Amino acid sequence: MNQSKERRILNFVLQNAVRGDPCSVMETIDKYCSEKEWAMNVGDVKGVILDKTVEEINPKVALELGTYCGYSAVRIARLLKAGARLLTVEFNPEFAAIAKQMIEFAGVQDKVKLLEGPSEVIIPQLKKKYEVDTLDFVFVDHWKDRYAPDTILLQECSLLRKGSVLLADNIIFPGAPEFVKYIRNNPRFQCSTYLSHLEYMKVQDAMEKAVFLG
Ligand SMILES: O=C(NCCCCc1cc2cnccc2s1)c1cc(-c2ccc(F)cc2)cc(O)c1O
Ligand SMILES: [Mg+2]
Repeated sequence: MNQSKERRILNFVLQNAVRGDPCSVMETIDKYCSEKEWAMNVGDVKGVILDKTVEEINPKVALELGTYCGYSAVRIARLLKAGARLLTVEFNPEFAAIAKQMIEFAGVQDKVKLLEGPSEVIIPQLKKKYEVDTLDFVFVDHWKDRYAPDTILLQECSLLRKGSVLLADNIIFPGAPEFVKYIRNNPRFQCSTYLSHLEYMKVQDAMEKAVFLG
């Protein structure tokens, strides 16, 4: 059975990156995906926007929706202070298996908990099953038509507090029009848009930052 693209990306990291070095893992994935096979990692350009947002918030508890190969989980986890943790949710078991190995190779496994399943099932479990009180930061990067319903679900589950920050990928391409309409017209969120480029391409994309006002 021929290998998946995600397996090829992982193998390239295992053979070329430095074990225990998150930056080396990120650079190696970016090199592979810009030179050999495009893949839907947030990438090095939008990754700087993600870095700056995480550094500004310095979250104790962060959630990622959409793990994929673990690129942004490694990117976020490398910036987390001692005792801080990232919960990352992946729906596809193949991707979850790849991401688990990627996270371990990067050496950030102690800061990251990978949860497998659909967001609408996992989000309502975060308080009781995963001992979350509220979320300081949420990176939204899963199915684009789930961005709005899951933002509503996070509120319904009382997982956001005054000052919680959402950062959503792909606001322009592939686009998340329902989410943009919902969040920008919602008085409970203070929004800002960061224009950028689609990972590894010249195509325009953007990230939306939304601060929950409580
Ligand atoms: O679809 C994208 N990401 C979502 C896939 C994750 C599916 C999940 C659903 C789910 C449900 N519950 C829990 C966890 C999860 S994970 C995506 C796609 C592109 C893209 C694709 C084609 C193209 F030509 C140009 C850009 C670029 C991106 O940056 C993306 O993020
Ligand atoms: Mg994305």
